[in-house]
Amino acid sequence: ETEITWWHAMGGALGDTVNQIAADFNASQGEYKITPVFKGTYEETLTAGIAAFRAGEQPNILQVFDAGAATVIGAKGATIPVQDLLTDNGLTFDINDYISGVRYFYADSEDKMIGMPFNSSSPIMYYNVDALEKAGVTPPKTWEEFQSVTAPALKKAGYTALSQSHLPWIFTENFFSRHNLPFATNNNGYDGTDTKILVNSPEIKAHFKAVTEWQKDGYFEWFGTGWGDNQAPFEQGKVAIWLGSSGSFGGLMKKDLPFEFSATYLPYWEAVTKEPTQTFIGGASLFAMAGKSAEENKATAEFFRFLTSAEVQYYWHKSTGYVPVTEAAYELAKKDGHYDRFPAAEVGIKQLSLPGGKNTKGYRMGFYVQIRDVMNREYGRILTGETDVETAFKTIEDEANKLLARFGKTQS
Ligand SMILES: O=P(O)(O)OC[C@H](O)CO
Repeated sequence: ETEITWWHAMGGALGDTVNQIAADFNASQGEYKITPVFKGTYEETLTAGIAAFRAGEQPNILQVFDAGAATVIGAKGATIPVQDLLTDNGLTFDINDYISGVRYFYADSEDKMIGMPFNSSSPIMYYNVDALEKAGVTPPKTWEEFQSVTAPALKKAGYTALSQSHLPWIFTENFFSRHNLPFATNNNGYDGTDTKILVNSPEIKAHFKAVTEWQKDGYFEWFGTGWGDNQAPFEQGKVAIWLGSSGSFGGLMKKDLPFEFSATYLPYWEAVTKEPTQTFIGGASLFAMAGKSAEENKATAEFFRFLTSAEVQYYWHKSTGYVPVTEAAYELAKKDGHYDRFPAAEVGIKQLSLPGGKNTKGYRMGFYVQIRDVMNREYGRILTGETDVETAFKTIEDEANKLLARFGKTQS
């Protein structure tokens, strides 16, 4: 029996599902055994994986989130492209089996898939159905509608209208994709490493200025950088609309909330576009680490085959809310009536399948995890009144471009 390890960042109910999938793989055959190990947050898992690689103690599989993709893809010799791993081990691979929204996010500039899409998500708008009914409003399609109709009505009905769980992911990266705006030079970073971030744009600054107005008007509350800090007030029924991950759907269902909830697409600014586009995929993918024996690589390939089978993908999607990453799994979910039973479960994948544009394929920026840290710091300062939107975005632009230039040097 060949043993392999899988380091991941899936805590709580998500971790239980990961363990179940590993147990099912182990029970399905007698040649390979996989052991999943929870390593903490996405950031902690990536840091642990890089440190382990340097020490020659890397796991066979490392889960890396969207923000870390460029760093790990750019770390030469650290990973085996998943496409090579599968074909070298006699397994078929066709990039067109994957839904279009996930196809290229973890691919290199030649469209070769490097990371195996696993838990792909999208930020969506969850809402308290009872609260909206009480306020006499429907879920807002645009931010204009939110600020002029939805939020005042919800406030009058006794609610804080809005919270969200990840300012860099939801109000930054996906702000750019939802409005088809360029996020970085070099085709969002895919076509070169001398990339500059385009975050200091009038559209996003107008958005953050509006957010600070909503905060003043009591329409929006920011409970800190922590994911759960912003989700909890929604679960408690204090906040009526929460922007979070489609991957939180399964967890919310299991919580048996004291109100009915549903979900729909992220709003957009009509002043910016009349044709809103798809969002970027979020979540993470699995990288096969280099430096392992041929037997272990074979085991990793076999596990990837198992994991991306329509049945396992559907089980994962159904239990968690992460989107099915293959067309076959999506079809299976439809055929099984999953979306007739839970229409909100389809929002993530539908939003990823909306018409795309030149800027919606993804973004590729090295040291982006550190760039997010800069954003989180500056956004926190905006929302606590320590700085203003103009100054904060200039600072983010300057610091991000320094990080990008430093990463560029590691690539030449
Ligand atoms: O909460 P997740 O797993 O959907 O991930 C959200 C973001 O993409 C993380 O960078």
